[in-house]
Amino acid sequence: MSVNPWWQQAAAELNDEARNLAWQHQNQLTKPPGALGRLEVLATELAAMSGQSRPELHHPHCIVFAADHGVVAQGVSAFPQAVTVEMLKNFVAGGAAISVLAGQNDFQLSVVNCGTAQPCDALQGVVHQPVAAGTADFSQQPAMTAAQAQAALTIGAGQLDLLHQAGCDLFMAGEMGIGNTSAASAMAALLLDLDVAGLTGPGTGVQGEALDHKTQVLSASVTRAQGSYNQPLDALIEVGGFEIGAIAGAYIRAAQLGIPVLVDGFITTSAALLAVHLNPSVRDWLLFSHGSAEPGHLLLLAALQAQPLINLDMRLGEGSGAGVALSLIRQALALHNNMATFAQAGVSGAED
Ligand SMILES: O=C(O)c1ccc[n+]([C@@H]2O[C@H](COP(=O)([O-])O)[C@@H](O)[C@H]2O)c1
Ligand SMILES: Cc1cc2nc[nH]c2cc1C
Repeated sequence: MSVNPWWQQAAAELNDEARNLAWQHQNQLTKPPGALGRLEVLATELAAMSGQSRPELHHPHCIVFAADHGVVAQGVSAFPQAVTVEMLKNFVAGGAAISVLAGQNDFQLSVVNCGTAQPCDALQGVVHQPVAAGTADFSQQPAMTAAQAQAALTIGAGQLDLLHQAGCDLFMAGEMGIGNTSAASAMAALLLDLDVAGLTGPGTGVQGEALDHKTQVLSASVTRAQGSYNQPLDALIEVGGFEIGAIAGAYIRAAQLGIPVLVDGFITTSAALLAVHLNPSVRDWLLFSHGSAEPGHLLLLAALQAQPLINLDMRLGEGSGAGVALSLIRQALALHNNMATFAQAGVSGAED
């Protein structure tokens, strides 16, 4: 008898009774029903996830997963690989966008190194769980072995087990990895059986001939990988990244533990796509924060039937779009929990 791997075990069930009670409550609040639009939907979705008709948010947490990518040897990024580790220092020093947002929007931030080319084990404040010193150049060979792919998924799941023990009630993943838009585009092309050209964009700022070159490298890489593609995990093995695998594992375990997930931008959505292809029940637990300026994001969101909360033309990563959108979730819950009902305020309801 074959036992399913942990990542295929079902996600927690949503609570329909809490969702129904939340809708009933919304319809008693002093506004025409539906007038708060998607803020109402958000509050009721969080009711279904938390099992509370009046959901509250106390411990949101963002983990930035970082790793390096061998495919940068092909000249597919506008920035040098050294930036990955340099930004790890910036995250813990407080100077990165996500560090500022964590302070401003009141969420916990931690940083996990899943494998960089330059060792940085001495860097305080970073959790070091390297799978290897970056992936192999996937234009030439698989990015990682099957064992490395499973290790990456397990790193993310292990982090979510820790967050669960600490009482986390909303999980956001961020990522940092020079070259990771290439991995995200190629993975999505394999998972969705789409032409990678339509999923390829500037990333950190690749333009003109350099963007044509990036597209050619990715087209050849996807063609190489298609020969070995049999199941979703092969997308991670063939053209993925360690941080992307860790994020997919984190999303899966969050769903299994019943922790709502707020997905960030292009790369994290490619991890969400992998997670949902590995385990479709994960989809129930995913909320989508923003539409990235990376053009392929639209296709990924469409494949996941996802409508992001905001569109600010951001394309930073790090979890920054989720960190900004978190304030909308807080406002949706504040309205849901604190508005007066028609009866309380003595306001007349709709005419029959
Ligand atoms: O999240 C996004 O939507 C996003 C879009 C474009 C770029 N990024 C960030 O930029 C880096 C990858 O870009 P690149 O050009 O090196 O592949 C990586 O560190 C990501 O966090 C992130
Ligand atoms: C400076 C810099 C910061 C980033 N944060 C996420 N990806 C990034 C890429 C660069 C280049």
